[in-house]
Amino acid sequence: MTGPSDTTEYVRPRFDLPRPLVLVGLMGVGKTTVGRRLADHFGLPFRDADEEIEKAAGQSIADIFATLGEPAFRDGEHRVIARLVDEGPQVLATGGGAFMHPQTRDLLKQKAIVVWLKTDLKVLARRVANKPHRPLLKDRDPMEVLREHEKNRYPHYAEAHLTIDTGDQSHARSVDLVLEALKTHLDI
Ligand SMILES: Nc1ncnc2c1ncn2[C@@H]1O[C@H](COP(=O)(O)OP(=O)(O)O)[C@@H](O)[C@H]1O
Ligand SMILES: O=C(O)C1=C[C@@H](OP(=O)(O)O)[C@@H](O)[C@H](O)C1
Ligand SMILES: [Mg+2]
Repeated sequence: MTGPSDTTEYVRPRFDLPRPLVLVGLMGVGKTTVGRRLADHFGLPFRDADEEIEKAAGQSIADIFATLGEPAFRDGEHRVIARLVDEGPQVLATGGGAFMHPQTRDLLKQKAIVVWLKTDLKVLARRVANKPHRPLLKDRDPMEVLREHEKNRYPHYAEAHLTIDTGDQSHARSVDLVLEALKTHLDI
């Protein structure tokens, strides 16, 4: 078997997750799209915290920010994540700010395997450009916001159990990198 850095004949390892797998990291890094693929790999439910908040609130994230404000969103985000993480093995994609909430952070570190996906800010800026659904980017230069988030959030993301630099590669390659890191972490 070859490793995930090779392009040929890589066979994904098969193992079960003992705890929910939770993805954290900046907007655009792939928490939602890579998370869905990881859930498919494990045959586990995929949950996206943003989607669950929208379901619970009956409105979009952008509308929640606009009508109730960010503090109300963060409050709902904490409650939704606290509920989800108790719902058994799953892959959970958080929103980029969720892990800044001290209780959410403690809860996830205790009950889940937390993976920080990271990559170059330039890659992120390109991915989030012209996507209107992220209220924190409304009327702002994405690179400027991402730089602020790098400064404020990276020290907290660093508390994740695993950190994976996904570069600017495919979703599939990101999945492979997460699986290999998990194998080592779980000593499989
Ligand atoms: N290798 C990759 N990993 C993650 N996302 C990628 C990748 N390549 C392209 N993208 C794109 O970047 C965008 C942001 O991904 P998304 O999963 O929504 O990020 P997040 O949930 O972390 O904000 C999507 O359009 C996604 O398809
Ligand atoms: O970084 C953030 O604070 C946010 C990230 C978004 O999720 P993604 O990271 O999935 O884009 C969403 O939760 C909301 O717009 C706020
Ligand atoms: Mg997302």
